[in-house]
Amino acid sequence: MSGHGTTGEPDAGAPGVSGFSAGEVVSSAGGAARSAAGRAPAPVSLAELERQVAEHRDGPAYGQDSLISCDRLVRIFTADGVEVQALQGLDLLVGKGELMALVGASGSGKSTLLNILAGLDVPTAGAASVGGYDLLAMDAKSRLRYRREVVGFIWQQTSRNLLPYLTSAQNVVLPMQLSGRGGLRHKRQRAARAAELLGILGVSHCHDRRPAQMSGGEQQRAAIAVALANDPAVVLADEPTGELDSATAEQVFGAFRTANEQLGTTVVVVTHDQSVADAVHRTVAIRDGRTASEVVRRTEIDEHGRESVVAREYATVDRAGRLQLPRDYTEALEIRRRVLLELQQDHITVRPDDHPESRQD
Ligand SMILES: Nc1ncnc2c1ncn2[C@@H]1O[C@H](COP(=O)(O)OP(=O)(O)OP(=O)(O)O)[C@@H](O)[C@H]1O
Repeated sequence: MSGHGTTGEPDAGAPGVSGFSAGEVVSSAGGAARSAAGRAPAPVSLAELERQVAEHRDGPAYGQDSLISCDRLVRIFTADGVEVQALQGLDLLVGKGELMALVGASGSGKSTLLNILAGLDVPTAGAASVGGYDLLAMDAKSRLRYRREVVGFIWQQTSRNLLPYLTSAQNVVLPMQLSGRGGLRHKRQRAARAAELLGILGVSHCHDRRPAQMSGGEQQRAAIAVALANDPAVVLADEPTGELDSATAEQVFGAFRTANEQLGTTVVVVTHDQSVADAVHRTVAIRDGRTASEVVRRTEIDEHGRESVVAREYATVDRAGRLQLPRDYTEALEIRRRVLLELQQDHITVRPDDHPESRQD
């Protein structure tokens, strides 16, 4: 398909695409062929084109204002001579103070992304930064510092988050000791911070208990306190409620919300739990190693002062202009290889290709 960028036609701006109910739309990187019925935009003067180019050149760099920025991230694993592309050019921006979830089918690349953000794995290509740290360029020393002070991580397996022979309070103090914050003379302050964090997360009663003396939910809440010990910019959690019943999961998720609201920590949670996904500000769906769609929730107040949460689903447009059409949409209209695009004043119409050859598979 020839693209808008290659036809010499001016960029018609960025008409909004909203209200998708899920899944995948596809317009190609170079854009799609304009349909005969599509309205070509009015010719633009050379001066206007030059202005647009200058505006683009002088604009802020991608992700400059974001805490987390992933730009065309690729991660290829090789196992037994077979290559698996776990991330296939994933773009993601997360702002400071966000509480967001990553969802997606098994094998879509969620854990791979989280491990990269945690500094546990390195991408094959692309760019990624968290809190100003370039995740592809860190040396061993800054990687260690990054993992101790910039990110906190919570695993699904409760047993993996806490050392079994230490109490909750000792588990929370440990990362502070390891990072050398304040040195030994601040031992009392570290103990006070551990107690404060356990209190904020509702597990003060577990202060002197070891993990074996705590429920799964209590262990996960103590694990969040451990992750928060060094006051990280972001807390990452991979299926943190996966081993818990729904009532306990609710309490654990409440602890993430508390960390976000009271401490201002940015929280990114990978989850299969729909109630968790429904409770965050933004849920990003990953499909085949790329971000595909996202749901944004806002609290709105009507004219009677009543509050309600309004959720809106969007298809994400990546840096190359690609978006994924929801699979149920493409199946419903038997869309296979290509679509007709029509540029309207404030939206783009996507129609099934009515040419007979497009119906052959
Ligand atoms: N270390 C590895 N070596 C080889 N392949 C891997 C490795 N880690 C992940 N993969 C592959 O990369 C793809 C993405 O895996 P990933 O664990 O990120 O998916 P996921 O979305 O987290 O899945 P789940 O929800 O089941 O945890 C899968 O095909 C997986 O088999």
